[in-house]
Amino acid sequence: MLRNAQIKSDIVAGCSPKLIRIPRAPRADDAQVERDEAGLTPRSAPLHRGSLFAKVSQLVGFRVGRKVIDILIQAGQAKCTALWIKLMQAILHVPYFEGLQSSEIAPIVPNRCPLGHMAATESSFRSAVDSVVPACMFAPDTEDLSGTQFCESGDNQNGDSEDHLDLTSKLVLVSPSGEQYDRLQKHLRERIEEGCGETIYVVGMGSDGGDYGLDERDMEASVATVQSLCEQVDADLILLRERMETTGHVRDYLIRRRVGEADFLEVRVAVVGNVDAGKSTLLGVLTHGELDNGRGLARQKLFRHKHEMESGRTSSVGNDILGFDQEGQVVNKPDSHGGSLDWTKICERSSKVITFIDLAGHEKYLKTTVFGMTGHLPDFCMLMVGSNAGIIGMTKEHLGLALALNVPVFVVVTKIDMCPANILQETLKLLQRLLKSPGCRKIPVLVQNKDDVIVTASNFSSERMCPIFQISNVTGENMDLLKMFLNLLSPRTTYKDDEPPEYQIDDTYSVPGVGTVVSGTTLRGVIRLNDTLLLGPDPLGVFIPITVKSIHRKRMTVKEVHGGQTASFALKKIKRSSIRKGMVMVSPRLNPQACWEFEAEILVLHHPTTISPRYQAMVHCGSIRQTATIIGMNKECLRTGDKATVLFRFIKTPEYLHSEQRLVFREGRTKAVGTITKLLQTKPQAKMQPSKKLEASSSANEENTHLGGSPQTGQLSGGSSRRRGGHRHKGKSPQSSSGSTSTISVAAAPGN
Ligand SMILES: Nc1nc2c(ncn2[C@@H]2O[C@H](COP(=O)(O)OP(=O)(O)OP(=O)(O)O)[C@@H](O)[C@H]2O)c(=O)[nH]1
Repeated sequence: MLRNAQIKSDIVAGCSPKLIRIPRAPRADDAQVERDEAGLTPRSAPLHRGSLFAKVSQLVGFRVGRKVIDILIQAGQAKCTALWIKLMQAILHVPYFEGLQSSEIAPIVPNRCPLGHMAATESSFRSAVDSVVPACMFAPDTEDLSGTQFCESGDNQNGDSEDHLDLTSKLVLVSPSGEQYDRLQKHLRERIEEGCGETIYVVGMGSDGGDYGLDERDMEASVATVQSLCEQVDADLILLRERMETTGHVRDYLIRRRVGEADFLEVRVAVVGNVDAGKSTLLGVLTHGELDNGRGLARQKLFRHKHEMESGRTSSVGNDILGFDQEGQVVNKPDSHGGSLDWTKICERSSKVITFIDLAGHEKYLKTTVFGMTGHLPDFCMLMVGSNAGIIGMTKEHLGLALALNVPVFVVVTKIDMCPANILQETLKLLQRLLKSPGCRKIPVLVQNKDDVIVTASNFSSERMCPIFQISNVTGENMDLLKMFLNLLSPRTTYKDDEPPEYQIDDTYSVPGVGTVVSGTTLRGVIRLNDTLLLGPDPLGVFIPITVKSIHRKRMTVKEVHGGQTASFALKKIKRSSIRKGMVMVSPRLNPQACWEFEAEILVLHHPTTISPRYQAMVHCGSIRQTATIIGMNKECLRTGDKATVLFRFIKTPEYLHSEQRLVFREGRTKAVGTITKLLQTKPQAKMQPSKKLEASSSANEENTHLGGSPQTGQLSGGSSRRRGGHRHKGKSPQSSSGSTSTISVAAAPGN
């Protein structure tokens, strides 16, 4: 029982399948299972459901449900590999199966059985293609989830000692032995750790698909055991749902670690979507607890600028918070007079706080929206679509951005109160098509009830699944499902406190009576009051020591902040004008270096013509937002869809970067995404000959024989020219005035 509970917990915690630790020894009746389903005696080594489940889940990257396995077995029984592949593509939308050889697929396709199943398979196939995949397809409820393929090798070494402790029975929680109890406690602690403070636990289910359901007495006893385990690990037990199966009760519990009054779990959700999709309205409704009137009432409380009030358009990056208490109830209670929220009170009462990063929908604010997505490090992205307007304007652009940054997306379709049923269906159909398209490779799942919420929240961090909610901000329809889903979201990253601290700045303020204040996100480590960190880099690449005078977390005074948490610091003896967004504050132990040039692997998502060396565009990387020039690449030129290794150089100031950081490179409709692979130059170069640059660039990448620009043009770097769609415009080089890289503009001259 623990095993299944644990596997479910894994799903919720967003653990990869290989993290599942308890191997189940193959049982004698495994072959029987296969024989029963097929109606035939297996000739070769049988492939049982658990094994198929394991292999399919491993291939698609998340845990599939019983119904998927049933359909696949039927297809396999029909000896039809082609159909089986089609099913994988249609139901699970796994385009990369196209690239697999049948020999690679063969081992996971059951290889025998009656053709009589074909009809059922085809009908299942057709229905799966035609509709949005229902959430129950992914419910691994009564499936035998055991698959030794998922076990880490290290854990197998411990397997022997654990094997004699049978934790797989649904009855293990009824009256565990002392040793079993200790092991259960250890596993629970691990699950909570992996889930960043919470996990979902299923009571009444063993690891065997047929072994589930408890009578009332056993359920009571099991819950008492879980309750006592929770006390040991200082966590609360919250009932999510109870199912009455023919064999008895099964319950899903949320186990959430208790936090101190000044502490809470923080999850950041970026809110994107086309203008008028209802983003600000939904946030107003969620955070202020009052429904909208359809004419912009709810959003009024969120606007930050006068022009936003007047135009009804969000233009800046806004932060709104929604607090959940230990039981999952919303704690936001707006002030009855001004309607404003007291963030300190919300945080004090909350065990989880969702920070919404409200982004602008209008195209003219796209730069700010991209900055919000990269600089505010969202855990998840909420894509809003107006049901009546459908997928228009910036919807695809925003979805593409989330995909490029690997942020899991869920969709909220709004305005269902005013949308005719046929238009709503049309919007859902198009949405489904978009999400399943090869560019997205998502699995759209309609969320219609609480069971769907639990299933989708449990599988959400796999990044493949995309839950779709349909709500009304005016009638409040389905708002409870969305709130429940938000309450079940856990941060995607775990942080270690013993790392040297790093903090990235995304905004600066001058507060009367306090002085200079910076806001941003702690990337790792712990930052404490009065700590001295290095702030930089300045335009010369220098970092200066700075002391943290006070710390605010969600407007609440705190003594320290940890990795993954956003915070504001008041800084001593520094002017606001000498700090810019994109700077960092890091531990002196890191000996930080500023970087002018870096190499990245990029993919061009869109460009109207060709990109060649000396092309300039805005690089977004974390909270860095600066124009960079392409000074070399391993191809002559780049077109839409091309991948390349590209050498970039910032045009204004050096930045603090890391290898493996994701970046977005864009200008107008041109868009490229990529990952930094190498930091090349830590100091500005005084004088640099073009030939030397070529050498430096070439040596930076062994595979890259052509880095540094095309020989025909002789262009090695460019600071003064700008190419848009193949046209070059002359402009003033910021570097030529600084003098530090004056040769760059000289180097560009031969091409003109
Ligand atoms: N009937 C109805 N109207 C809604 C609903 N949600 C939003 N609206 C209305 O739609 C209009 C636009 O909503 P906003 O919240 O400003 O849209 P937005 O996506 O934030 O727009 P930008 O901030 O410009 O990106 C407002 O007049 C809202 O009252 C809904 O569910 N039903």
